[in-house]
Amino acid sequence: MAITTSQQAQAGLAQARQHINELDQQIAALLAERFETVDEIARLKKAAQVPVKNQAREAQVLDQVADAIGSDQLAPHARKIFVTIMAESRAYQNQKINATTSEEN
Ligand SMILES: C=C(O[C@@H]1C=C(C(=O)O)C=C[C@H]1O)C(=O)O
Repeated sequence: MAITTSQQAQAGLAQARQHINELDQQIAALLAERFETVDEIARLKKAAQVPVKNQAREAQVLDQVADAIGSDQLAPHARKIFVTIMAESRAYQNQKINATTSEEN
């Protein structure tokens, strides 16, 4: 195995962080798209008078994500991230629903 000098390690670190920056841009764009879709769901739930929280659906999302990550080691980390994403999704929906309700009154 080749020896990695401190200088090579520093260069590798900078390059890996650049890659992380690019991935974070993509993740942020996908999160924005997810929140846009959640906004539409909030509108439909309000019209259908359906509660924001759906435990069965959240369990399904977590199972799908754990499956999609394709690694038993990464699955629990992905699950935790999506627990937070869905908590924020509910907070966003409640904010939207309350805002539209107070606008109507
Ligand atoms: C978006 C929804 O509302 C809530 C948030 C979810 C999500 O962010 O994936 C899933 C279930 C609900 O608790 C939904 O019902 O689909």
